[in-house]
Amino acid sequence: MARKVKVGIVGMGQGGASIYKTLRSIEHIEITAVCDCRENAQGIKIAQLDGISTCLSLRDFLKVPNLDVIIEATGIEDVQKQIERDKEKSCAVIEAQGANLMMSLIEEKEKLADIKRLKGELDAILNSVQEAIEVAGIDGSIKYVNPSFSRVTSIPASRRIGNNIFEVSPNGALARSLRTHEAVFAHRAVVGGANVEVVANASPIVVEGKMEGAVVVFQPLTDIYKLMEQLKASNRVIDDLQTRINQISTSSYTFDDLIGSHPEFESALDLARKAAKSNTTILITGESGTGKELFAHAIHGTSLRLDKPFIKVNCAAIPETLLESEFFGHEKGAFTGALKTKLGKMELANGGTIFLDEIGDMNLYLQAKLLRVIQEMEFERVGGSQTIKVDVRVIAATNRNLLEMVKQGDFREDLYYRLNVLELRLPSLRNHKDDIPAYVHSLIAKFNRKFGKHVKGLTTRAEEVLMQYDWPGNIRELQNVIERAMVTVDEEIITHKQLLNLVDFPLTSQQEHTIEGLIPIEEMEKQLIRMALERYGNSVEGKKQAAKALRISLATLYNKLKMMT
Ligand SMILES: Nc1ncnc2c1ncn2[C@@H]1O[C@H](COP(=O)(O)OP(=O)(O)OP(=O)(O)O)[C@@H](O)[C@H]1O
Repeated sequence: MARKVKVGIVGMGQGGASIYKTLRSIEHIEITAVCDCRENAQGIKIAQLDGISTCLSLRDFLKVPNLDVIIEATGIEDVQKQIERDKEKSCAVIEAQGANLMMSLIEEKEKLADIKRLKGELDAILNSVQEAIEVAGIDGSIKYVNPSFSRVTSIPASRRIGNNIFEVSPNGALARSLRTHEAVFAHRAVVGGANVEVVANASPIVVEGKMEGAVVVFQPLTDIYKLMEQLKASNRVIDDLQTRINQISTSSYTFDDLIGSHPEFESALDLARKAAKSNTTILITGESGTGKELFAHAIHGTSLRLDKPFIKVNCAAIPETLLESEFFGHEKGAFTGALKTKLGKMELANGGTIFLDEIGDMNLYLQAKLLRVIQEMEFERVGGSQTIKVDVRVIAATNRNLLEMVKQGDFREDLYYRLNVLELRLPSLRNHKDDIPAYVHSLIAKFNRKFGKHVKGLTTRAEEVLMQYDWPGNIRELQNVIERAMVTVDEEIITHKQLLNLVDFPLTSQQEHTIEGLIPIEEMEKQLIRMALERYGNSVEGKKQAAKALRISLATLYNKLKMMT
């Protein structure tokens, strides 16, 4: 590294201070010492803050060894003389005027360095942008084109720069901007030897309020079209994926979620477990609410298709006119309202399982189509001609008697046998009431979590009530009753009274007992009390009337009611 030039300054008033500030930032200059007889001179303070040695007497200053240059900024003749007399021989003296000239030269040099830096940055930007750029002076002389200009127009920079824009492109955006002194937007033109169609924007270049020239930026329309096409294609893919995501659900149930120990239930469970790993088509039958859908989920969730879609189609819920398109999808424009191509459930289920709920409600036309899909695993979208191949496992469910429907001609026999490769018959809850306590236990745990409650169980009487009921809505109905009881319960135990408010239990149990012909007297008494309260109401007045009708005192009625809870 070159040796630094050691400089000292005498006179640290305004002039000396400004020289000091300029010199201290120059790399190869070292300010060794400064001098002023006034301690509070502006420059002395600054130098002190910078840690530079400061002298209050000229004599001390002139003792500082090895100074290369002394800048004399006092302008006082005596001072100049003393410096000349006592300085080291090798040390040069520059007077304030000379120093100021030097300062302005240094400042200009720095500005030049800044401009060079800026130009370097600008060049890097202009060279890397994809858009073509051309600059012309106010007289039209072309001063600059970037590399993209030559790429787009096939005109090399050397053949363009120096020409006049008013001659080579008199009607272009750049010439127009120069003529009008205004910006030009979205100007379409054909440029260069390549005859490329471009879209251009041009603006005046204004320096300190004066127009010096103009710049045009353009890019080929093909690039824009290409980008638009790519955007459209990407949007189509996104739409398609969105539709799939909206329609696909995977299954997270397994057989562990199924409760029940009745032999009929267990044999259905056993069969389902065995069938899960194969691809066999399964027909699940049973009354509404017996768990057909839960079984289908568990079969899928235990099968090798576990990670693939589980698609449910409720054949009873879709209008007949839409069933075909729901199943097989449709091409854009296949019918009025078919604005986009839509994938059908069969295609969405590809690789996974389709669960055809309420299959007994499918019309005969669609039954024929479904048969073909199950047999050949291929179909066409509505309005389409391309054959689509899929690999889908079919699980169907119904609460109707399909065999009876076959006899009546309402269900295709061939489809029935095709679906009924394996039948899982789910028992009605009234036929496996022994499982009720287990269901209730699991439901209470589930709803405790859901409602943040701490219910521990049911009274024996409440459990009896549940066991006596017929459960036409099966497990779903039981679930609803327990949920509603849990919403209203304040205690830790659900009482039979709460349940009686939710379902018409007494009447049902009464019917059951009447059919059997026997009923304990105690039970009969309770039922009579309930009937009386139902008729007259639970208020004090109602109880008075009930007691009167039952020919017992109000106190006896209260006693009996206490025993009943
Ligand atoms: N074995 C079971 N163990 C635990 N919960 C069950 C069981 N079976 C059914 N459920 C619950 O009962 C409710 C009804 O079940 P699901 O919807 O599967 O019945 P479904 O037979 O398909 O009814 P539908 O014929 O009306 O469609 C569900 O909330 C389900 O979780």
